[in-house]
Amino acid sequence: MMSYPVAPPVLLCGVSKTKSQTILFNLLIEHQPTEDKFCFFHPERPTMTAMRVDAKVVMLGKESVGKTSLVERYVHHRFLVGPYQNTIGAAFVAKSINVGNKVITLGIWDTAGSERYEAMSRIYYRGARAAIVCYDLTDNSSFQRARFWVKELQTFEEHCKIYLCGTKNDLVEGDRSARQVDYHDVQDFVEEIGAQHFETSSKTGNNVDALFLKVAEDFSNSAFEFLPEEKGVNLDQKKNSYIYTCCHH
Ligand SMILES: Nc1nc2c(ncn2[C@@H]2O[C@H](COP(=O)(O)OP(=O)(O)OP(=O)(O)O)[C@@H](O)[C@H]2O)c(=O)[nH]1
Repeated sequence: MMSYPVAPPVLLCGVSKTKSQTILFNLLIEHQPTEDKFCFFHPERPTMTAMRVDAKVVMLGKESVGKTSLVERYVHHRFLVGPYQNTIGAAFVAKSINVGNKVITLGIWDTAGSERYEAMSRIYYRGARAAIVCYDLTDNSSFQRARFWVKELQTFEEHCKIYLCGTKNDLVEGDRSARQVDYHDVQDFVEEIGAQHFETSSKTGNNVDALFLKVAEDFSNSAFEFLPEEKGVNLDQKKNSYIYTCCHH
């Protein structure tokens, strides 16, 4: 007998702002956001492929801090210019990464930062092994929002490892007065919550690979705490269920 902790099976479709890449996606709420071993379309393979995700990673942070740009830089090695388009709902992409002699596949959920989608973002961090909580180095209010997400995770997802990421590093490198979030305040916060801290630029690529590599390494080194079995969801009857995303090139 299946039981559903948040909602009965619902098929959602969303079009991300990076729709030219991966991300007209379909998802079954009763399965996908909580389960890290499912099958999906792999963006680096030419055809629909079933693969296993090793670690679910969720991107959180205020709107416009640069979450999608970070994923875009990491996965597709590029920085999209043009008018800003907010993410609607969430987008999923997978990326395999070599860690020593292992291959780790990260399943990355890029959530919408707008507060209007806050309830939905909560669905996406459920069962995540890692959360990359982003703030914009040039926007102090985004750091306050990052604190909000950290508190959420600490309260509701205690096994999720937190990586705090200060974005748009290129904007403060040439102009120190542009920095609105004090580095030392962040360090104090990071120590307090026991998180990792990175400053990145999706524009230049600075530190982006290092951030995701650290996530994969920590997972590979079993730095993540043992996750108890999901409560309330019996997926046994769904062993052969596939979740696909669709690619639009
Ligand atoms: N200079 C600079 N601009 C950036 C960087 N990252 C993102 N941006 C810009 O910031 C704006 C917002 O970036 P997004 O990646 O769409 O932000 P987001 O957090 O995904 O936004 P939501 O989907 O609303 O949650 C865009 O205009 C980007 O071009 C960066 O590293 N450097």
